[in-house]
Amino acid sequence: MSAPGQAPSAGYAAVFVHEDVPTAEVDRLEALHRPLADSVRDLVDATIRTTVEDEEVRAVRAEVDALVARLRARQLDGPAGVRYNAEGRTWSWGNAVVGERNAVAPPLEVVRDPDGLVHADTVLGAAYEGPPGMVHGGVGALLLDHVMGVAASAHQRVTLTGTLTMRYVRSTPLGPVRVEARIEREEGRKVFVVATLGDPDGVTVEADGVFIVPRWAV
Ligand SMILES: CCCCCCCCCCCC(=O)SCCNC(=O)CCNC(=O)[C@H](O)C(C)(C)COP(=O)(O)OP(=O)(O)OC[C@H]1O[C@@H](n2cnc3c(N)ncnc32)[C@H](O)[C@@H]1OP(=O)(O)O
Repeated sequence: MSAPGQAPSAGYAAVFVHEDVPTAEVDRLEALHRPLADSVRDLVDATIRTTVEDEEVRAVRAEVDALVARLRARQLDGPAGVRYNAEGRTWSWGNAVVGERNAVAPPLEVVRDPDGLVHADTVLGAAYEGPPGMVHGGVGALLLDHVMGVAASAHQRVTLTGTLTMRYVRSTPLGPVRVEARIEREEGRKVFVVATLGDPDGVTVEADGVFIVPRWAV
């Protein structure tokens, strides 16, 4: 059990890290690593869709293994975590949805409008397939959870997903998608958020969720 004002477990405490790195250096590193993640994302797509000969598959695997060994020559002991500096710049390079170094994350850029609407557009390819040609239901939930979390975290407060409810109205085809979320109301530490996922023809998933400002963050 953790004391009030503290993170609830070593797991949380370990990943919120203050780092004395100037914002300009964070930006420089981000600009250096983002293209690598883009290339690896491309590799994931090519790995799924390639039809080259068996020998070529084995040869590419050997080259990829060699590249992995080069990157592992120096690395963090655990996940990238969420880091922040004295200027208030935060960075979460491994985040499953927006991590700049995470090739598994769709390249999602979340925008907050002055009227409180939070939205993000992206294109989901072969790596996000569930039913044939369609977005995996869990991937839709992943994107919704994140964008709804950003909406709930208005004014820089910490919120965690408490309950998330999804209604899959129709299948979401792979391709361009848009997520929209906004706060519906608040009750104490509970923030009620409504959201949609959609394709160019309209809404495919409706969601509502309760996001909680955790006791330890008050
Ligand atoms: C900053 C830049 C942007 C940053 C933007 C970053 C966006 C990231 C988005 C990603 C979001 C995630 O994936 S978050 C990761 C997934 N979620 C989690 O891991 C959360 C795990 N659960 C927990 O840590 C905890 O159970 C909490 C924090 C949810 C609640 O704990 P607590 O703080 O002790 O809450 P507690 O006092 O018991 O309850 C407070 C009130 O909330 C209600 N409540 C409690 N739990 C729940 C629940 N699961 N669902 C509904 N309601 C609940 C209670 O009934 C009570 O209502 P009343 O009696 O007051 O009426």
